[in-house]
Amino acid sequence: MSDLPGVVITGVSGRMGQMLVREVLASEKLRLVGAIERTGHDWVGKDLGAMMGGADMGVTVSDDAASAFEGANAVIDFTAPAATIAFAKAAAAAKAVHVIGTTGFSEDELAELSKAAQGGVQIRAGNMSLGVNLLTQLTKKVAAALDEDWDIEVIEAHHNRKVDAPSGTALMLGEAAAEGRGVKLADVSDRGRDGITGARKKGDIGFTAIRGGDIVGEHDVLFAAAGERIVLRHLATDRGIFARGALKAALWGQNREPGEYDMLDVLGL
Ligand SMILES: NC(=O)C1=CN([C@@H]2O[C@H](COP(=O)(O)OP(=O)(O)OC[C@H]3O[C@@H](n4cnc5c(N)ncnc54)[C@H](OP(=O)(O)O)[C@@H]3O)[C@@H](O)[C@H]2O)C=CC1
Ligand SMILES: O=C(O)C1=N[C@H](C(=O)O)C[C@H](O)C1
Repeated sequence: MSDLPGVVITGVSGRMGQMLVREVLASEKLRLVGAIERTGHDWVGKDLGAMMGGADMGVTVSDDAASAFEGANAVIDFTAPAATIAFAKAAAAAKAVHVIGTTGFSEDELAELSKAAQGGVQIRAGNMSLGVNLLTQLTKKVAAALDEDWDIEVIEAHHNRKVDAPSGTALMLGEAAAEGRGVKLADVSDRGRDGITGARKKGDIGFTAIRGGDIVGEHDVLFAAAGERIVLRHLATDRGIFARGALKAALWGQNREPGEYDMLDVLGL
């Protein structure tokens, strides 16, 4: 039996779930010890390899998170907010590092996650890629250098199956811009313009969400002033970048003190 840290993947049939399985199988530093889907899902009780269209893998898809997390070193979770809150409690109870890629949490749900993190290591980011996390730091710097004559807009585009808006990444970029400006995002955020909106309020940070086709994830931070514009852009073309970031986080989290961490901690940015 290998002594590599063992990983359980939740939402294993999903776009990210399947990408994570492939990355863990390709990894020399982690091994796959469990796979979770919701109760009633077609894949539950079946071999994961067969469900993914290949040979049997010897990992049976389960709907019993608490049992699957027992003895695991990490849980990698890209699912939905309500599911992630339940997984956070189970991961903390099992002392497994909980890597959270799920987006779309309400303020109350984030408070629930914080409570669970008192008992376990939790690493959460709306985007696990190196490129986007670096872009947050560039955004903060540019926002700090420019005054309110520069309007800030975050524009994001994703595939037509995405259920939350603005994206987790757009919110990270908005937070970074607000931090650079020395303001609270909640005080200046402008979302969902429609109809007679009135002129743009100076100092606001605006958000626009595009949904279409199979776009993996595209984000612009636009700084617009009279006579000139700056655009900071990240284009994701392969979900592998998010999965590899999550694996890095699962390893980084081993033997850390309980608490909430993000990808800036993991990447040392
Ligand atoms: N942080 C990052 O870097 C990234 C974050 N994301 C985020 O990850 C999440 C998932 O994205 P994506 O993979 O595209 O979505 P999918 O809809 O393809 O996958 C989500 C999976 O989670 C499953 N699920 C939902 N609820 C439960 C539950 N209670 N128990 C077990 N499984 C559950 C779904 O099952 P079912 O189909 O039955 O509902 C589905 O298999 C989203 O919030 C997305 O924004 C995505 C990419 C990168
Ligand atoms: O749902 C997605 O697909 C993605 N979600 C994350 C987000 O909300 O920002 C990350 C990435 O952009 C893909």
